[in-house]
Amino acid sequence: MSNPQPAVTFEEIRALVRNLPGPDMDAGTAALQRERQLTKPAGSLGRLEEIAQWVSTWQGQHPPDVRRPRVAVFAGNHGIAAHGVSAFPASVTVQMVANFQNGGAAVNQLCEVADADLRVYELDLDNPTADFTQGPAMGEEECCRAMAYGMMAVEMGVQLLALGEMGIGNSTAGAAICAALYGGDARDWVGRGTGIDDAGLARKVAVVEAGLKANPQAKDDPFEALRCFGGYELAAIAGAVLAARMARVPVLLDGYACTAAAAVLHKADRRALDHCMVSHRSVEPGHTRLMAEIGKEPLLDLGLRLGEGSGATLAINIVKSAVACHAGMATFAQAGVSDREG
Ligand SMILES: Cc1cc2ncn([C@H]3O[C@H](COP(=O)(O)O)[C@@H](O)[C@H]3O)c2cc1C
Ligand SMILES: O=C(O)c1cccnc1
Repeated sequence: MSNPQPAVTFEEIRALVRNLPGPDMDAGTAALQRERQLTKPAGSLGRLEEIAQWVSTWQGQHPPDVRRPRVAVFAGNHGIAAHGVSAFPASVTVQMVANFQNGGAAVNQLCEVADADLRVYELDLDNPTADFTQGPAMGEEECCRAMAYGMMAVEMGVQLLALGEMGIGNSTAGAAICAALYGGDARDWVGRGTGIDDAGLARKVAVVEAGLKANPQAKDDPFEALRCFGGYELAAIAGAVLAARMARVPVLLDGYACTAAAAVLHKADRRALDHCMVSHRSVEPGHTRLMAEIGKEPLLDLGLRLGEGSGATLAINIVKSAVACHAGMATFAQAGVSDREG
């Protein structure tokens, strides 16, 4: 029997990336014009003003509306976890999924505060990706399927999407993706993740170096980097970011692993993450390096190094606050407040 064609191929994903919708400049301009009339000195709400315009531009509507935010956490297991690259065993991935379902994780509490709808997506947790020190973590079809599964998080009615991941070993996978996309030493991209000791850190560096050696094609093509090093959950995140763009849903990226997954799209097309903000600066040193590569400044810098969508969920409160000021404030004319010219 001949080899069947994959159901979805990288060529099809590339075509989506080539045809991404651009910004809605009319909606963005309407937001800018309103912002100028609100009862405050111009620019005094700082990045909140930028956020309100960004939401309008990428939702393609004015006024912006973020009453229905979704938090999507994707969970997957990594073959490289067997090398002892995490301070925790791989069994924690499925245990934490149960914890999310029972409301016991940090992200559950943060979703309550942000009034966000939390969905947890499991990606074949019983079957980890292949060990990338021996060859690609995934086949093209597996990678595309995981991306397609991630796209399903963008259901009708979702107005803002916050992304997160759960997968023991994925600070190593994220580092390998970054090293493939941007070069540099493995050491530049590897951090302590869940809190690994010095010997563990050296193992992480060695695993990333071995991965780069075993997968030379990963440097030539961003989707190959995702396929060779990504976990299923990282491929799903890349798919969700793409689907959100097509559905006009602005996106909040979480920490290092999540941003690394999204960076695959940025490497494919520099405009591909214009509808995304990085919610916070992770303690992982590679995250700051990565944000410089994709040209983004984080919204928050709280010393978080958790993943699971915690930083992205926190940032929902900032986006809601920006939109509330933008939509609810009186104009100078309405309030009878004198503007600059008196
Ligand atoms: C209890 C627990 C809860 C978590 N929630 C997110 N992560 C985070 O830690 C993992 C990445 O770190 P590393 O690469 O060192 O394994 C990911 O699952 C990430 O989301 C957690 C990790 C643990 C242990
Ligand atoms: O920034 C992250 O994504 C991160 C950091 C530590 C552990 N897990 C995830």
